[in-house]
Amino acid sequence: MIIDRLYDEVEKKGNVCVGLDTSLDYIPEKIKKKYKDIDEVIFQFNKKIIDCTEDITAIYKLQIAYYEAYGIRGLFGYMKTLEYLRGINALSIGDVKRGDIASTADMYAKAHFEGDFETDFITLNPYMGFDSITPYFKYLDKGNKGIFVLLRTSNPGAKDIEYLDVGGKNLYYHVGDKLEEMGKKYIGKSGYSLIGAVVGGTHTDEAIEIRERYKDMYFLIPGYGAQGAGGKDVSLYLNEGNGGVVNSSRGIITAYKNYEDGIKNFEKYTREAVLSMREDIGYGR
Ligand SMILES: O=C(O)c1cc(=O)[nH]c(=O)n1[C@@H]1O[C@H](COP(=O)(O)O)[C@@H](O)[C@H]1O
Repeated sequence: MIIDRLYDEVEKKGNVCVGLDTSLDYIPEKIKKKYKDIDEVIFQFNKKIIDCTEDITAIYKLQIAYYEAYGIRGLFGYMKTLEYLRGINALSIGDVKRGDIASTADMYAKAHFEGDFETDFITLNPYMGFDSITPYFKYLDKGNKGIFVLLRTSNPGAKDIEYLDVGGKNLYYHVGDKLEEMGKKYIGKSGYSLIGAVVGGTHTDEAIEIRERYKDMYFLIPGYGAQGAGGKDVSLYLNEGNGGVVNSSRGIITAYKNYEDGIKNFEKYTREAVLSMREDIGYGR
């Protein structure tokens, strides 16, 4: 099962999920001048990051908005990056955060689990109801695709709705309890389910309870670095060093900008950002 592959990647390489949130503003002029089309500019930048981090990165996450923002060419860049990751046998998350009525969800599932935008995992938004999630299950049945469903997000606005007290428990617990129950059908040899959850590393209240309550769920943990979460915060959501991947996007792909010789030594500084994050989370301790 794909979740077991992710589990093994984390054992071998650590918990870092590199976020390829590739804004053109992050790309050195040199690359922009060298390639004529935007898709190639985006792809070549991503390829540079992937090539210098692949042996220390568990999985790559592409936030699709950064590609959609550049229209068709941007989406070609998205497609090429996913193709490249597949070609080197690296895992990917399409961060698409979909949520819609079942018939539309069927088409979203086809769009992101097959064809040009095929990826190993996608992110979903469950707050429209569980009939917006179940249409993806026919892909989970085959074992080679997985989902990360928003549970308690990293943004300050998580408190507006997700934390609401509903019948004596926070809304996100209602979501999590149902996901854990639905996920029982999809548990791999690692002990984790193909139905995982997104938990923001920026909120640490009840992190230990969330980790203990959802034993089967693998976590995608964003919020590290640019949003303020540190290694100690995010590791509360891990289970003996596994059970979750921690995403950092800006913190890694713009790391080179912090140095005067950053463009010249792009690979070195990008790699260092992943290595220091991995250590901060506790890998190897
Ligand atoms: O689903 C996500 O990945 C996600 C959920 C969440 O609660 N918070 C969150 O920041 N994300 C994504 O994680 C990434 C965070 O980017 P950085 O703040 O630059 O590391 C972005 O792609 C966000 O869209």
